[in-house]
Amino acid sequence: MILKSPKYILTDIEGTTSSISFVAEKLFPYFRNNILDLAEMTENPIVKAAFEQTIQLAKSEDGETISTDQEIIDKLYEWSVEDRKITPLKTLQGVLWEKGYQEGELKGHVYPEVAANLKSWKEQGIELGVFSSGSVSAQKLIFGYSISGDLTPYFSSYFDTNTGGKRESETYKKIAQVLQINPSEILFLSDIVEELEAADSNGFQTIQLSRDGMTPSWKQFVTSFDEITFE
Ligand SMILES: CSCCC(=O)C(=O)COP(=O)(O)O
Ligand SMILES: [Mg+2]
Repeated sequence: MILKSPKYILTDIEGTTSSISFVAEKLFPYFRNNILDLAEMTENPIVKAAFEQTIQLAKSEDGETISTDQEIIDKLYEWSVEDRKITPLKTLQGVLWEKGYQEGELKGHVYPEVAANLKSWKEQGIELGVFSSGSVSAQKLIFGYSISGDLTPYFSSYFDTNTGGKRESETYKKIAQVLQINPSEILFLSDIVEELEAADSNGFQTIQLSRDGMTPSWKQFVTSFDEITFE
């Protein structure tokens, strides 16, 4: 697929740069297996704030009143099993994954052609950024400790659910405003059609990644970054 060169490429992670199975079978179980460590980390301001947010969101999202550390941890565990894209869960996943990456138990999966294309796009003068439901810290970890080496130098900005939901149109408007780039000059890459629709409705260019035999469901799709080339 040959496109007019964008000024900026914004990429999703799970299902786009990295496999869904790595997230589902390695990252999420690592979080659940180590979740009790959070009970020893409640003095950490990031953990403390996320616990408070969990109490509030348990009420507003699930109509449940929780207060003890154990109840909070149980709620986070439940949300993790359900793969809920809830900000305090995503923050705390990043907190626990850090140890896993540092100790070598986790190594960030990226598809084999990803690093070379990030490098090539950057060399063509295109700025690169990430938008994932995973927290910004978690994004920096998966790319910083990736099987293709440290890929963080390729990215100049990172966005997570603190900016907004990935399926909400308003989020992409905010991202373009933060970047101060006309939406038509931003190319968004994702596997999820609802995310592509939300970006498209704001005038972003969009391409769906159809990885690992996934049936494409968007007007423009590729199976690998190698298929994306610019004029
Ligand atoms: C930052 S790696 C972990 C990804 C993650 O936690 C997740 O929920 C995947 O969301 P994405 O928006 O990258 O599809
Ligand atoms: Mg995805």
